[in-house]
Amino acid sequence: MRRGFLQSRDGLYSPYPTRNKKPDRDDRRLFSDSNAPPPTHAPPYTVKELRDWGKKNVRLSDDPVMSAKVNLCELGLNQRLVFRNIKVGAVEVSTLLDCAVLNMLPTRFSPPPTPLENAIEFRQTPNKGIGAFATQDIRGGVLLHVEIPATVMQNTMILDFGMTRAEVYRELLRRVPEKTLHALLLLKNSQPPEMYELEEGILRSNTLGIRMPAPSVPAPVAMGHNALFLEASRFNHSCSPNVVHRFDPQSFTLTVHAIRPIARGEEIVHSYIDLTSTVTRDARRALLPVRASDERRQRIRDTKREVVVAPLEAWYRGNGRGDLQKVIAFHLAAVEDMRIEGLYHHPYILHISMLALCFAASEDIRGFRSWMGKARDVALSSLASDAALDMLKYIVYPETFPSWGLARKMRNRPWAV
Ligand SMILES: C[S@@+](CC[C@H](N)C(=O)[O-])C[C@H]1O[C@@H](n2cnc3c(N)ncnc32)[C@H](O)[C@@H]1O
Repeated sequence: MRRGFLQSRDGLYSPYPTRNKKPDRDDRRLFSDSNAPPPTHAPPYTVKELRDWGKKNVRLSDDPVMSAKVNLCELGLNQRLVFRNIKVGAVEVSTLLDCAVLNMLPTRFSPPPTPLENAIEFRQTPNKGIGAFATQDIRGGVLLHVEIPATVMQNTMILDFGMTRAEVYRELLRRVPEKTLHALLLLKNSQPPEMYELEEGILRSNTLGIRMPAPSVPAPVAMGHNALFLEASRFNHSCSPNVVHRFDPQSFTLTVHAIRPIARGEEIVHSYIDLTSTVTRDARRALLPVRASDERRQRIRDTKREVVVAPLEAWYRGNGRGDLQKVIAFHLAAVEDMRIEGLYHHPYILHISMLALCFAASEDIRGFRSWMGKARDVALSSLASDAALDMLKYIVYPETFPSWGLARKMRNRPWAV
């Protein structure tokens, strides 16, 4: 006889062994261990076997390499998914999570951080549907959006517990509070209606991958999670994003930080893929003119400190006889590469410091203030507050900057030709 959800051989079975969390009365459990056909032989499975089995039972990544790594015995067959509404402050979040994951969530969520007030607005874009836009100039590093998800679900599930995938999605959304649900159903559905029902279409088009605490499994992708948001799901994608999002399980909120200064009116765009790990051509093929992008990235990768400082050093060694405009053009081109690719790591600050130096040397107040301002934004976002204070002093009193007027001074040296 098949055992019920809450019964084990020795009596009551609790899916919450480590804490005394009792399941809510309206929890619905999708335990797959009691009725899933066990694989006939031990893993590793061949890709084909996995695919065939997966077509019927599992929603795995379509990537065969990823799928091949999944050990279904450890993962899928022990899966204990529970529909459960979690209260985060006054907000109710509809979730479909594994019991083990539920156990790892804090019993009390910490208060979320406070974002910059009224930093973004949503409006129609010419070609991407609705998008988010900055309503004011935003400094790099600023927290501009905080949001509790409407739903969270594990993104791999075994579907042999008597519900179809469409029914699982429908159930997840049915559990969302009514007012939120109305708004969720207005989100963009980019999926072909003949393939997916509305709920699945909405979830597939709008969920963001988030990191939740999860037990270690052979293929972490199988313990990945997706979340649907009323607002953050309206952010459009760019491979050169100006914000990054991160999910904090302690407060159960998504936080969105600017990764560079954003001008008022600029669209807020994030990357649907993790650009730091997914820099392969394939991952970006559909999204960017790949060759130009590859070349830009190669140039950025090749940039060593010596390369960045070389043109200005050469100008200095040549007693200022070379063309400072060429040095400026070199740095502007590099900064433009980094802007397009959204890669603002180490050489970026070096380039903008060089630009500030060049403009100081040629006594160009506007250029100097603009680039010193950018350097200050970076210093502030990396909490280098002492450096930022000095920079502010130079922005206000440019002539106190050490290399101010260097070009003129070099020209006026008695040995200058
Ligand atoms: C998560 S939604 C983003 C919000 C959406 N624009 C809306 O109107 O609600 C994802 C959908 O937005 C559109 N989208 C997002 N980024 C895009 C981009 N860079 N270019 C074109 N369309 C984009 C696609 O239709 C995609 O399926």
